[in-house]
Amino acid sequence: MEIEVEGDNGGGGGGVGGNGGGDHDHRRLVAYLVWEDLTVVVPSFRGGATRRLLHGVTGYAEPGRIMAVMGPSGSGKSTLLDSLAGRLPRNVIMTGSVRINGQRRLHGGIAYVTQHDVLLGTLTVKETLTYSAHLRLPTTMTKEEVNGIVEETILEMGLQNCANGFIGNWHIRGISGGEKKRLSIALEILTQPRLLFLDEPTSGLDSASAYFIIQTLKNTACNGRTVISSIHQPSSEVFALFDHLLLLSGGETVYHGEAKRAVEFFAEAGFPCPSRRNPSDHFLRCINSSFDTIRNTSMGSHKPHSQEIKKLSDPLMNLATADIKATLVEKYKCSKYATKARSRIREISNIDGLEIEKKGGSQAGWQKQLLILTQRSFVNMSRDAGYYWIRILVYTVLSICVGTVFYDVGASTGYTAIMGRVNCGGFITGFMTIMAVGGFPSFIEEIKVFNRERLNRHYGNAVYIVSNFLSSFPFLFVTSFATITIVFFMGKIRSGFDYYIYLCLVLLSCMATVESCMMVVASLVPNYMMGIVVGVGFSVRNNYFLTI
Ligand SMILES: Nc1ncnc2c1ncn2[C@@H]1O[C@H](COP(=O)(O)OP(=O)(O)OP(=O)(O)O)[C@@H](O)[C@H]1O
Repeated sequence: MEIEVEGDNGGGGGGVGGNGGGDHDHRRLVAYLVWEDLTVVVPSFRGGATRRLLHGVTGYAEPGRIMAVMGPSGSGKSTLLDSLAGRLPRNVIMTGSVRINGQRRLHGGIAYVTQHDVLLGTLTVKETLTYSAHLRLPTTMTKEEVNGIVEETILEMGLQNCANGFIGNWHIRGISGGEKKRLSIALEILTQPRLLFLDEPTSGLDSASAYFIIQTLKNTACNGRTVISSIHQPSSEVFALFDHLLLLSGGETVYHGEAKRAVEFFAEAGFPCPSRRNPSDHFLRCINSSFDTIRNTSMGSHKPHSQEIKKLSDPLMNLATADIKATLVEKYKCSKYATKARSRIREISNIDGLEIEKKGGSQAGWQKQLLILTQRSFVNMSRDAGYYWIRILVYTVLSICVGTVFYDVGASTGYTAIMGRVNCGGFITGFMTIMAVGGFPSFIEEIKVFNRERLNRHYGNAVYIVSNFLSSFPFLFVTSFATITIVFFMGKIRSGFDYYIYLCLVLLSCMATVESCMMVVASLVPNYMMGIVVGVGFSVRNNYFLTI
């Protein structure tokens, strides 16, 4: 049975889901996320101590609500989000359980916006969204329908003024940091995931942009989606937009519950928020070990007024922040807020009929994905000066230099002429392989995008590899062809046998260069399939050598 999402709960009550109005479908599956006793450990390495990043964190997130994960830098916010989204790096060990709608395995319908924007700088905002939409939306959707969704998302994220602007890279001046951040979010809300994770979406933004982004995310949540976002020191207006708050310090839960009741918890624990202070500032001051004592920071930054002096004279307020944190952690464990969280987790576990999407992230067929990825990669490479054009120039100049070394090697019958040809062939192959390095900086940028999209399950590895091969092949073929032609022309290598060597070299050079690219993929992406592809590349290359 599916849970139908009806009516707007506006992030208010604890009911099942939000609304489905105003969007592409009126029935939407919801996502209840529960995590219990979550512990993440970095095992000891070379005799070092084992390090705990999360200590038995328990909590929940529900549809129709936006949750803030707050805490000082290094408190484990990103680690928690990674654990919940199933994206932890391999060097850590996680124990405890994470369940979405009661199931342990996370399938589709999940999106993750990372802290750093990873985008192809050569594309415009609209192109980026359009390619991504075609890669993920169902193949049955018409071009007009896809474009409609793209336009709607552009408007939703306030990107209409820069829709046709380039994102920007080392040689293209692009859109601003805030616009990039909004584009990163737009890319993930494009397919309306039921569960959206965001790692510090407002970092580096001005307060108005931060407010706009969180407001948009709140609207997203109000449409029945579950939104969890880590955030650094939100303004009081931004903080007021959050429904739930999870406060972490040193990997431990300091508070988990309704955001507006956090002030009440701190007051009950003996650390009331001074009037006219931003509550989120107060929470972080209490638990951030960078501050020695609350007293030091209060006294250092401004002259305390009479009410604050009264509070600072409280013995608790003179504690070190580590002690304040420990007090808060203990008080939270036996507080009514923790009891309420546990009983809500039990309620969620008893909800019947919750389903999750069985499919992965993308609903497009692999043929369409291959076409779109090849097209996107081709556009990216042809617009990137470093990828195609500078390399073509360097290849041409170097071919002329190499041509002078093998200038007029003579007829193919003499020993010197044959040796000249062998040397020339070996030189060209090595030269082409090493020159593939020229495209690596751009290629690595593309790999970052690939990693982001791979982790968000936009498409599979095999589709990416083939598309990359197809998009780079015309360029490789043309450059190999041009390089070898120049060298052969200058060396006057033109007999019947030479033409055979000529063709073999062109193909071999293409293969060698593509293979170099594959090796970079294999070194960056731990994936057995990549290893197989590289292995095949090697064997093909060796076979060419044997043939020659
Ligand atoms: N894979 C890992 N291996 C070793 N240590 C790690 C790993 N991931 C995170 N850490 C450490 O765990 C701590 C918490 O990191 P995390 O990125 O979760 O903090 P954060 O609260 O998101 O910080 P910030 O707000 O600065 O982004 C940090 O000290 C970090 O160095």
